[in-house]
Parts: sequence; C-alpha cells; structure tokens
Amino acid sequence: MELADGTLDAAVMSDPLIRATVEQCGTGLVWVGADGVIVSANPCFVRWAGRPARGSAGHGIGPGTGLVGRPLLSVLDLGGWEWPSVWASLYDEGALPGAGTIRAPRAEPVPVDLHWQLLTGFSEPIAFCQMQGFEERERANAIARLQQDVLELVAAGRSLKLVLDFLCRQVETCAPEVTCSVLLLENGRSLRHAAAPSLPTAYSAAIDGTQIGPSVGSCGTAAWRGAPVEVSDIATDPLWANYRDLALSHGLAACWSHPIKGRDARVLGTFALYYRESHGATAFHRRMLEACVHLCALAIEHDRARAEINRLAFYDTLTGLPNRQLLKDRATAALALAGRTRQPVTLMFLDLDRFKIINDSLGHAAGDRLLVEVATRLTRLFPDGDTLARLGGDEFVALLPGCDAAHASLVAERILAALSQPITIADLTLTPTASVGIAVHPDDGHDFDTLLRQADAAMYRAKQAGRNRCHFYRRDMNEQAVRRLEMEAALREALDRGEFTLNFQPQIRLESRRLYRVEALIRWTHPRWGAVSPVEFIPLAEECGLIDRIDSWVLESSVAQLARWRAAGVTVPGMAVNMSPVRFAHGDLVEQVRQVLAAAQVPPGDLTLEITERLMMTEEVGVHDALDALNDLGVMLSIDDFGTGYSSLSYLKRFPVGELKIDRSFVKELDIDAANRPLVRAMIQIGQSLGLTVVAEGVERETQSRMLKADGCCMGQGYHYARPMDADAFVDWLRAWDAQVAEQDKQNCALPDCGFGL
Ligand SMILES: Nc1nc2c(ncn2[C@@H]2O[C@H](COP(=O)(O)O[C@H]3[C@@H](O)[C@H](n4cnc5c(=O)[nH]c(N)nc54)O[C@@H]3COP(=O)(O)O)[C@@H](O)[C@H]2O)c(=O)[nH]1
Repeated sequence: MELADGTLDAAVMSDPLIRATVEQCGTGLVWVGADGVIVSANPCFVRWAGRPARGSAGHGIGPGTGLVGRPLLSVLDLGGWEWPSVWASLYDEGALPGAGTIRAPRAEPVPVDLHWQLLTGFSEPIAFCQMQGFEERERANAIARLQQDVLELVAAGRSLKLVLDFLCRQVETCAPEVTCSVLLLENGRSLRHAAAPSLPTAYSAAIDGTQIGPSVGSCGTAAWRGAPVEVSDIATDPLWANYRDLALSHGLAACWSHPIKGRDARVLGTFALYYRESHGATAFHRRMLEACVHLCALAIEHDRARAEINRLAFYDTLTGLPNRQLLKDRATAALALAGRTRQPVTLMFLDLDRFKIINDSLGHAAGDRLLVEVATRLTRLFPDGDTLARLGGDEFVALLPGCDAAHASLVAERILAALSQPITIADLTLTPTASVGIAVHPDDGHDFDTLLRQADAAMYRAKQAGRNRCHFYRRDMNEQAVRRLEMEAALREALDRGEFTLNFQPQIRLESRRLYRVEALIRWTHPRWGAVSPVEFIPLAEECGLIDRIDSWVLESSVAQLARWRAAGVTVPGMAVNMSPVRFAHGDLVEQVRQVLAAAQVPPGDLTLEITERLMMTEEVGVHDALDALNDLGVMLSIDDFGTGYSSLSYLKRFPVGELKIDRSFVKELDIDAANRPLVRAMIQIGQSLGLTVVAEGVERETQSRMLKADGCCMGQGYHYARPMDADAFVDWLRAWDAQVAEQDKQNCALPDCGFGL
C-alpha cells in the first residue's frame, strides 16, 4: 500500500520540527488504514506495545517499527469494538471508543484514553489516533467517571444485566490486568451468574448455582462469611480445593472477592476480580473494588425496588396474577396486532359463584385461600401467550389472542371442569364453580373496555341462567346489564321512598288445620317497573350490600305488625322472617332482635328466623355466637329451603336449630313423581329423629297435603292454603279460614268415629 511503504513517513518527516515532536512526545500516535491495518506509529506507541523497532531507525515512525502491517486491534483492545464500526463512526462522526488497552506480549497491559481523527488529503483517507496512558491520578478520575456513568445508567432505568456488564467492562478497561465477575445470592444459599463479560462462558456456566459455604472458592466463601476473601494463588489456596482445576483450566490464577451488601447488611451477591497470574490486589484495585461493590449494591437494590414497584403496579398481590392495568395494556396491544393480522381475540370474564357467601360466612382468610387455589388451577390452563388477570374480588379475566368462539367454548369447558374439583378449606370440602362470559373481537367489540363490558354482561347472563356455566355475549345483554345497574340505584332509594311493603303467608298445622304462624315476605313496587320479584332484587341487595338495611326493615315491620294484630284481637301465634346469611356476618343482629321484640312487646318465642343451610356452613365465631345468643333469647331458628344446600347434615347437631322447612321443589312433584316421596319422607324422618318441627313449603294441592300428613309432617305452607297477602287481606282470610275449620271440626265431631282432639 502506498501509505504503508513510506509515503507518510516521507511526508511527515520532511520537517525536522514535526519529526522531533512526533518522536519525542509522551503520547502514543498511530495511523491506521481503512482496513484496520497500522500504517505508521510513533515510538511512544511502539514502546507501550512492547515491540521495539529493528535497526537504528527503531525509534522512528513508519515501516521500520515492527507494528506496521499488523491490524491495530491485535495490539489495542477496544473493549468489544470491531474495526469496521470504528471506521464507520469516523466517517459519520458517530460515537467512538474513548478508552482502550494496549496489550503487549510480555508486559503489563497499558490502559489508554483515545482521541480519534480522520485525516484526508491523501490518496485514501486515514485514521489517526492519539492515546494517553492513565496515571494514578487519572485512575482515580476513572473511578469517579465510572461511578457517574453507572449511576446515570441506573437512573435511566437500564436493566441490571446491562449496568453490571458495563461496570465490569469499564473496570477491565481501567485495570486491564483483571477480569470482573458479579454473582447474585439467591434464596440466601446459591450464587447466580449476573455479569462477567470477559470470563470464559464455560467457567461462568460451571459456577452458576454454586451453593455458598465456608470453603467454596473466593466468591462462595465471601458470601458465606459476609467478608472479603483474597486468594492470590488459586493453585495452592485450600479455599479453592474443589474448584482449582476448573479455574486453572480457564487460565484464572488468583481471585479477590468482596460481598455486596444491601442497606440492611444482608449479602446480595459478590463482586470479584480474577487475575491470570498469581497476584494480590493493588491499592488501586482495592479502591476500585470498594467503589464497584457500592455501585453493585445500589444497582441491585434499585433493580429490586423497581421490580417491586412494577409488581405492585401491575400484579395482584394476593394471587400474583396480572391486574386490570396490565391486562388492559396487553389486550390493547393484542387488539392492535389483531387489527393488522385479522386474527380473533377472546376475552373471558369469570366470576366465582356464591363467593360472597363463602367470604362472609367462612371468613376472609378462607375466601383468600379459595381465590389463590382458583388462580393456581386457572393458570395451568393458559399457555404463555394468554393472560390470566384478577380484576379484584372473585373476578378473573382471561385474554386469549388468536382464539375464536369455537376454541373459546372448549377453554371455558376446561375452566369449569378444573374448578369443580373439591377443595378443603377450614375443614370444609367445597366445590367451587364459576360463571363465565365470553366476548370475541371483532364481532363483539374493537377495544378493551367494550369487550370487557360485553364479557361481563355475558357472565351475568350465565349467573342468571343458574351459574356454573358459560355464555357468549349477545347484543341484548347490554340492556340487561343496564337494567341491573338501574335496579341497584333504585334499590338504594326504595327504602327511603317507602316502596317496600310486606305480604304474609300462613303456615298451617296439617293435623288440626289451625294457623301455626305467618311468614313475612317482602314486596317491592317500583313507580315505573311495578312489582319486582324478591327473586330478582334480594340477590342484588346481597351483592351490593343493601340486604342489612332491608332485612332490618322487614324484621322491625313484621314484628310491629304482629303486635298490631294482637292489639286488634287477631290471634296470630307467631311470625317467621327471612334473614340473609350476610346479615349474620354483621355483629348487631342479636341486639336488634332484642330491641325490636321489646319495643313491640312480643315474646321471643313468637319469632322465627328463617335461615339457609349455607349459613350453617360458616366457621366464623361471630355467626356461631349470634345463633347461640338468639337461641338463648328464645327465638326459633328454622332452616329454609332444606334439601337444596349442602350434603353434610352434621350442622343440624351442632347448631341450635328448632325447625326444618322442606324446599318446595321436593313438594312440587310429590303427588306426580313417585321418586320424590322417599326423599320427602327421609327429610321428615331426619327432622323427627332430631326433635325438630318439619314444615313443608309449596303445598299446592290437597293430595300433597294428605301425603305429607300421612308421612308425619306437621306443618304446611303454600298456595293450597293461601297465597302471600297484605295485612288486611290476611285478617279477612284468617276469619274465613277459622270459620271453615270450625265448621269442619263440627262436622267431624258429629261423625260417630271422631276419636281425637286438636
Ligand atoms: N332476606 C329476605 N328474603 C326474602 C324476603 N322475602 C322474600 N324473600 C326471599 O325471596 C325469595 C322469593 O320469595 P317470594 O317471591 O316472596 O316467594 C315466596 C312465596 O311466595 C313462595 N311460595 C309460597 N307458597 C308457594 C307455593 O305453593 N308455590 C310456589 N310456587 N311458591 C310458593 O315461596 C317463597 C317463600 O319462600 P321461603 O322464604 O323459602 O319460605 C324466597 O327465597 C324468599 O325467602 C325478605 O324479607 N328477606
């Protein structure tokens, strides 16, 4: 090459002043061609590179130096930079390596600062590099610079791996005789590879996962002791006995390791300097190491804090699942992609059935356990590309990119099957079920909020249809969701506006046909909608927390009505009131019952509270206490809808129950489907053997009434005797009923075989 065979030499050296300057200055100078090959170098660079020139011209520049014709990177390590990138940056005025290390064959490496320039005006452009060696003071500056650079990276939120890699590389540039390694301590027991860009990969892999201990090389021992461990000769030091061959085979002869400690003094990991020859740490190394250990601690703690903030911002703390925000981010990205690729995206809204009751009756800890178990079961069903999130409470949402309606229905089936496996919580075996609503993009919506709303409406439809099932979104569902919201708002105002009234339905002694007592049943007449069934608004009131106020109003009004009847000379033996399980979870029920009875001067024995089997399942001490206190007070407790709830009947022995009400679904077919009779008989016998009064609900025909009486049931309630009616209508009914019974008694007594009284 023209430049390499002396042209430059001749051009530069023609002036004696320039020649003396170039030859005598303490700055390394090197000229490099486009191919990265050295064209010329001055004596300072030659000296650092450890290649004294041949012949008398040895201290000159040009072809005689012994370096000309060699690639620059064979003597100057640029910390990972390739020559084509350097050359391109020179042309484009881009970023260039600011530091490097001159590696001489038999001399200490020389760390240098680099200043680049592209020289033109020759037949080809040429790269010119000036380099200055670090002095001690400059090394100190290098540490300060290193600290500043690392802190900037940490503050910029760069990844821990990138920060630690950068730190190692910078240290190796300032102190080329060392190789750095950072290990992180996991679970207080094992060391995990974090950064070691210049250590052989096989070596890093071999020590990854090493358990710390009292003699586990330098790092394992330093982490174990929580103190620095300086091993200047791995070949002989007993701490390295088990790792010696590994280290030596990778050319590692010495290692000084320092524990990295957090602000609470706990060991977070280790920072180590390796040497290729037996070597103790120099003063500079100690200073450097000290700074690095602090920087590592800062970077690690910052990374952990960031991870924690990220977890709190985007993940549900109870289940560890993504939260609504992360779900929304992912759904928005999935929908944007789907818009381009025309792929479907499914959103599934899943709500556990009767979770509120489990939570209220078994307590929040039990509710939490159930949620965690459900999250675990569901997580197993979704592959990596899908997202399962918890929105809060018992609501989960799955995002399934690429999933169409057909596949979604298979997934929903798998969800219902996985959930239906029994789970034991607080010594109770529960079988969780869920209602699932599905909305599919593009048919049901194009954005996250719309799809979520549609999936929610479909889920609500699944609940209404009997729970434990899945429903796809249909357009008319929105109207129902809107109605539900409207109803909730109206329900909140109904009490104050006096829209609730009470109906009363008699319960009859089957033997004597006399009135046993009446059951109070709430009625709601909305100004626009008319009569709204309690089947619709009672569950809604339970869900939105209004049931306490409603049940309290019913209790107060019905006991007051009983007192009014009695004051008017109407003989009503007792009053039954429905009490939601949710009302029992709130502590003031017993006191309220006491006050209401006292105010109306009604004896406690004349009041019956109808409660459901599910309340009996509770393990909450407060509920047990309330049941005991009501019983002590003399109030009767009656199990409503008996036979529809739980398979275990052990609660009948444990709780102070006085009565069973056989659910009307069993009575309904009693005289039509013969299979129902043994069931009803069994329920009557259970009640009798425990000394409980048995009431049959939903008696609609005389044949049913006769069968129940024949099987030993004492009381009946149903349309056969009377429909629920308002207080005045009830008084008229009672007069007529009593007259009819008296007449019948008279006729019966007139018969010759009349053998029993009432
Ligand atoms: N927490 C409260 N729950 C209440 C209150 N009032 C009612 N309810 C609960 O709402 C459900 C529906 O009640 P309702 O529509 O009033 O129906 C009652 C009767 O009308 C009906 N019934 C009575 N006899 C017959 C019959 O022969 N056939 C037939 N098909 N239905 C009949 O049964 C309901 C009474 O049920 P129960 O309470 O189980 O005895 C219902 O679950 C009520 O409990 C309230 O104030 N608070």
